[in-house]
Formats: sequence, C-alpha cells, structure tokens
Amino acid sequence: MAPRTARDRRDRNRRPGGPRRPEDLVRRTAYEVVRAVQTRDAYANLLLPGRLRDRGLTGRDAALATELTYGTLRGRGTYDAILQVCSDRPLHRIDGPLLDVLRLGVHQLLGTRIPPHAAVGTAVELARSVAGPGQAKFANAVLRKVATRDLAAWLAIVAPEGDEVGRLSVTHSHPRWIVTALRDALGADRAEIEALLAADNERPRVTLVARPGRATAAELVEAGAEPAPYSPLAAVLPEGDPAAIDAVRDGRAAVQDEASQLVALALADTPLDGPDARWLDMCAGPGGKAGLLAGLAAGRDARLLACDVQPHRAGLVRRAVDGRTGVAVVDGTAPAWRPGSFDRVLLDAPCTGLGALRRRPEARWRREPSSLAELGPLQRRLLASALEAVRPGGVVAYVTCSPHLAETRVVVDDVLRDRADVERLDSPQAVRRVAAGALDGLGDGPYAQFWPHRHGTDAMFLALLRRTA
Ligand SMILES: C[S@@+](CC[C@H](N)C(=O)[O-])C[C@H]1O[C@@H](n2cnc3c(N)ncnc32)[C@H](O)[C@@H]1O
Repeated sequence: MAPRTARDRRDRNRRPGGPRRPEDLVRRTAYEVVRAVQTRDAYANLLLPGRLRDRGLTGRDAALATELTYGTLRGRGTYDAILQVCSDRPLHRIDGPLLDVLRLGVHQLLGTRIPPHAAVGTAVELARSVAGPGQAKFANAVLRKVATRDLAAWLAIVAPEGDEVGRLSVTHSHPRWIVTALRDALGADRAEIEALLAADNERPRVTLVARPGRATAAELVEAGAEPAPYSPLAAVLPEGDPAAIDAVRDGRAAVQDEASQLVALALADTPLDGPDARWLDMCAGPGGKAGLLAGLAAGRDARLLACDVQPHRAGLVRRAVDGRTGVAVVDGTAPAWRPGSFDRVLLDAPCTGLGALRRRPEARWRREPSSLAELGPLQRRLLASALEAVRPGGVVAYVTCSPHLAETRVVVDDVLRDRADVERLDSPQAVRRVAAGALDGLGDGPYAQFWPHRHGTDAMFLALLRRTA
C-alpha cells in the first residue's frame, strides 16, 4: 500500500536494524538524484522535489539534500580531478555508484561546513550500502586522503599550471570546450572569465514575473518579494517557496529570469509602422515568454499565437496563457501560415542552454560539442522561417539561452548574409529602453548579450531584426 503521510513515508525508509537517521535519508536522497542524472539523463530540478516529498524531507533537511545534490553535480569536474590524485585506481575503473558516493563525499568535505568525520563517516556508510563492505574500505581510504587538505590547497595541486583553459576547467568545474566557448563569447580579460565561471557555480536567486495585466511587481513586493534591478515586471524572492505567493499560485505571476522578461519586453516595445495586431511565439514551450507576451498583447488589442513542435510542451503553454491566445502544435520550419502573416515574431530557439548553467547544474556534463552541430541547421531554418512569417516593417527577435557564438551571432550573420531585406536593430538600446534601471554591459550592438556575472541573469542573447521589404 502506498504510504499516505510524510511520517508513513519516513517509517517506510527505516531499516529493519534500527531507525534511519534523517541525515542518512538526506544523503541517500542526494545520492539517488545524482545517480539518476548520470544513468537516466534525469533532470535534478525535476526529480528532486518529488523525492523530497516522498521521503518527507522538509525545512533544513530538504535544504541540505538540495545543496548536496546540486553541489555534487556542479563540482564534478573539480572533484574528479582531486579523486584521481587520492585514488590508486583510475576513475574509469571505479563503478558508477561508488564514484557518485565519492563525489558526494568530496563535496561534503570541500564544499560544505559539514565536519570531516561526519562527511567521511556518512559517505562510507553509503558506500557500504550501495557497493558492499570491501568498497566501503576503499571509500574510507580515499576520502580520508581528500580530508587532509582544503579546496584551495587541492586546487594548487590539481589545476594544471601553464594551461590556462585546463586550469579554469578544473578550478571552476566546467568542461574545457565550454570554457573555451564562453571565453570566445565574452571576449574579455582573464579576471572576467573567472568571474563568469564562478557565477555559473552560484545558485541563482528566484526571480518572479508579474504577468502584465494580471499582477504587478509592486504586488509581489507587498507579498514579501524584493524589488528587482532591471525588469519593471520582476521581483526577487530571497527565500521560501514561490508557490506561497498568492499571485504565483493563481498563475498571475510565475518564476522567470529577468533577462527572459527583458528580451520579450524589448520585442513588444520596438516601434512599428502600420498594424500591430498579430504576434507569433514560434517556439513557445513551456510558455514562460508566451505568458508575458500574451498579457502585453491583450493590453494592446493584439493577438498572440504560441506554437511548439512538441504536443506536451504546447500543453504547458496553454496553462501559461489566457483564453485569447491561440496555442498550436506547429513545426516552425514548415508552418501552414502565409508569409508575412505577423507583425511581431519571437523565435526563442532550441539551443544548448549553456546560458543557464546556474539553474541546470548537470547540463554542462550532458552537452557535447556535437550538440552544436545538431542544433545549428535547425536554428538557421527556424530563423529563416521567422523572417518569412513577419510582414515587411515587422520585427523578429532571435533569442537563445546560450552565449555560444555558434548559436548566436554566427547563426544570425549566416542567415542574413544573402538577404538585403532585413535590418539589424540596436538590441542593447532596445533592452535599455524597457529596463527599469540602468543596464550596461550588454555589448556594443547590434546584438545584446546578458551575463550571469554582470547582470545576475542567465546568459541570454537577443538579435532584433526588422524586415524592410
Ligand atoms: C528554448 S525553448 C523555448 C522556451 C520558451 N520560449 C519559454 O520562454 O518558456 C525552445 C522550444 O522550441 C521547441 N522547438 C524545437 N524545434 C521546434 C520546431 N521545429 N518548431 C517549433 N518549436 C520547436 C522545443 O520543443 C522547445 O519547447
């Protein structure tokens, strides 16, 4: 029979030999999520909340399980380099479950204030239960070695000298190819790339959006959130569950990064000659930007059509918009609408998501450079299709949640190379026009690039394009 209450669920998790301590459950939960991410391509942010509920973990226990899960996933690159030095076996010869227990142990030792004896003891106990007594001995020996130094001392040993990309990769736990890509996109000095990589390893603040016409940022602030620096629709929730705020529970507000809000606002605010009645969100799932655009469109007597190629993602969009908004399952590369049907088009293209590493700690290990080769042709086809969908004089916003040049500037420049009928608008200026506060550091234009370390947002890219003929 399924356990009915949190207490029942806790009881079910007690071992026959005696009561299981909450901290065991906390670590077991973190381990299971880390393992599922490695073996089943699970997403930590989707899996963890259900596991916490099932185990009856709340408050500090839930916070610790979350920190251990995210910290272990994020720190994997650094922790593996340290484990390699402390283990007499190469890491590829350590079984997956044991290796994940070791990573969790290293995170506790080097990334938290958990006392070393507790970190080692609980990790060894976990190793015994997932890999057997012999492996527990091995885990004990390895983790005791790890415990002899702090993180800074280990980095001085394992981060390679004379190889700047390698040093950054190990120190900030990013794959080498991502370090290189971010450095190329940032085009900045050494101190700034360090700041960006460090920002990718911080947990982002929860930012809320007040859906236009349905809620206001002031209402969110009254309900306990804090004012946000840039978006006039945003408020920041320093702690607690967003669903505790009425407007979020009612669907009048939602969780949304400030950069996502600003790119949608910049598209809606770009001046148009002629009609402004038909708006398209071509890749809308799960509906974050569509929810915002729908509210703005309603306020101006315009109609939004929000599409996605995946039926279940289109279903999520339906929940984020009002009844006036059309929602449809459409392949944006082969749509049924006539050319020139829309006045404003948002193309929030499928991308690697390298701009959201703060929120999806596992993404950096899951993505490969080959992802770019797969996405590039699709991004180009979708952009060409978006430019066909907009009328002469209308505006397209090409947006990615990735700063990788191969998904941003290179895509736009490739698609526009042979076209004389598209003008690049000044995107940084368009964003500044809609921002509530001063907003610098988006680049020299015509494209705009947000950065976590500069703006505290995802690394969102925006190219605003106008069809001239
Ligand atoms: C970056 S997400 C969009 C996020 C969304 N705009 C938001 O703010 O919540 C990209 C979306 O593009 C959709 N997609 C991928 N290929 C597509 C295609 N050929 N036509 C339409 N949508 C597509 C994916 O299913 C995914 O939901």
